[in-house]
Amino acid sequence: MALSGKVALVTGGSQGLGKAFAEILLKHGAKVSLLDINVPTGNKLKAALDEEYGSDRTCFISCDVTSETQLKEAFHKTLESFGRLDIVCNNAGIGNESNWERTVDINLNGVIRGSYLALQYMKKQNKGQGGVIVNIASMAGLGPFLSAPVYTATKHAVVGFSRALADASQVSDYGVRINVLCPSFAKTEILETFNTDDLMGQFSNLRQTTQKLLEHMGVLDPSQVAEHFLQLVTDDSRNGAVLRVTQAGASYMEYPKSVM
Ligand SMILES: NC(=O)C1=CN([C@@H]2O[C@H](COP(=O)(O)OP(=O)(O)OC[C@H]3O[C@@H](n4cnc5c(N)ncnc54)[C@H](O)[C@@H]3O)[C@@H](O)[C@H]2O)C=CC1
Ligand SMILES: CCCCCC(=O)/C=C/C=C\C/C=C\C/C=C\CCCC(=O)O
Repeated sequence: MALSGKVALVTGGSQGLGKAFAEILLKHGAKVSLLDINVPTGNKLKAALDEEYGSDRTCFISCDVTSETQLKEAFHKTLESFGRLDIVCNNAGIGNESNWERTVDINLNGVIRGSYLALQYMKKQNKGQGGVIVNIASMAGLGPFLSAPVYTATKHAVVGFSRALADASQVSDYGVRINVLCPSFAKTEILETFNTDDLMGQFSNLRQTTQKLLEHMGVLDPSQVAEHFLQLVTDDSRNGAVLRVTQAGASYMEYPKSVM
């Protein structure tokens, strides 16, 4: 998929990986709708991006992915502002093992809400032009992250949900590809989770172990992660792909062939 003239929507787009995804899409000619609950940071980012790319290339929409109403409205506004929708990145996520119900509602339910709305707007059967969904999981979607069991569960679920949806989309001929990105640690605010007892909940005793894991695996720059995100967006041959990104490089996960 060539990105010039295409329109993307990124949840959790105010900062961190969402910001890096928006920037790489803009660099390649797309327009981007940024959705986030962090309004001051989102507005600041929009102002900075206006300087660099012009004010018609982005919009910022205050939106909580736990609200079906707000998310629907944000998709509607994106269509209204830019006239089309081609790329949806369900990226908003948190690490909170104390309020684990909220973690499930954002990391998993938010991805499901965003993916279903994306299909509704992009699938050919609804007069959409087709497109691509990239759901952001984590390496914790591929194996157990011991200090964050609920976070691990949500990210495994994002991988399973996205792979099943990709098969469903292909068999139903929606014209929409669905892929998953599984990064290792990246330098963003979510890493503060490990310094916050309230968020670690009953696993704050595992801080040292987590710190060792982090030192062992290293910390990626968001721009490195964004390069691999771009691959999932642009490579039309990829549907149901799960891309693992570490300091050592990126590799596609291999699974047994789907039984369908
Ligand atoms: N940074 C890392 O080490 C890794 C992060 N990830 C995933 O990447 C995604 C992005 O996280 P980061 O950029 O790292 O963290 P971050 O904390 O910098 O960014 C997360 C963004 O999501 C927004 N957000 C949180 N709850 C929201 C809600 N209910 N509705 C809308 N927006 C909401 C936040 O305001 C923030 O702007 C998450 O899904 C995270 O699980 C995956 C692997 C590694
Ligand atoms: C709770 C805050 C989350 C921090 C951001 C994040 O998702 C970071 C994840 C980094 C690594 C996950 C750690 C362990 C996963 C365990 C094994 C994966 C092995 C799978 C593989 O293919 O190697």
